[in-house]
Amino acid sequence: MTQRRPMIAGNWKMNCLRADGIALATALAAKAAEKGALGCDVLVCPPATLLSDVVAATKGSAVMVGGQDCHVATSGAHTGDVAAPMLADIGAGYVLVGHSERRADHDESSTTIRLKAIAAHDAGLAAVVCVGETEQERDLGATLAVVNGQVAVSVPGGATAKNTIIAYEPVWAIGTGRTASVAEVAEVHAAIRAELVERFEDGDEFRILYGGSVKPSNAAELLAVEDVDGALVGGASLKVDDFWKIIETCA
Ligand SMILES: O=C[C@H](O)COP(=O)(O)O
Repeated sequence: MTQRRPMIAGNWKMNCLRADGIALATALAAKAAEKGALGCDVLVCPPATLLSDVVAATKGSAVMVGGQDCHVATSGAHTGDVAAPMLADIGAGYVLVGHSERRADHDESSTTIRLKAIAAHDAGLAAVVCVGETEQERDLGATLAVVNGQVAVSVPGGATAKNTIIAYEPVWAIGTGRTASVAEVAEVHAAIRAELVERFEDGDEFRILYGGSVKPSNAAELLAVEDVDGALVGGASLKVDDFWKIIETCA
């Protein structure tokens, strides 16, 4: 069986003013230094305003930094957007693309997300491609069709296990306190794995993260599911102790 190093990623979303963000990043870097070797990769994705500060605060530590989105273009007249080379330029190594909040708030299609992932790869970043069904889609029994459709279109042909991570986040489990059951998570992750294996030579090596109300109390159970290679954590990533407990689940 392929051994995949787990990743615990924190998506800070539109949270944290400067002092709070620096304090959070500094505390995580200190914990990482104190613990030595970790059982997983640790990534934090702060808002764009904090990226430079967080890169500085985590420099030399095991905590890696990513953006929450990038534009499909490398530069140009796109007010308010951030280009992938800009993220790479300030020291980020990753970028989330296709988070359901961006799909909903900014009407992003899977085609756009594929272009963003390509822009990320071209800039030397790894893309964390997010997919997930709405509650209505689940109720209609369309979960696997929706998720596999998103993976098929959003993940570019040039993806590899090194430059791409998949994050499965059922929309109805995000920020709601409702977590998908182990059986639900297992079913979707297995379906994503099958699609990756069919499409990519190294499909078995891609990491597939679960996201949606992950917290210290449910992390162990979720991370033990086959083909769950880590977590994309929202709310609990804003609290050092909670986020760290989730990281320690991988020890
Ligand atoms: O990107 C993270 C997810 O949207 C999960 O957020 P949550 O842990 O607050 O449910």
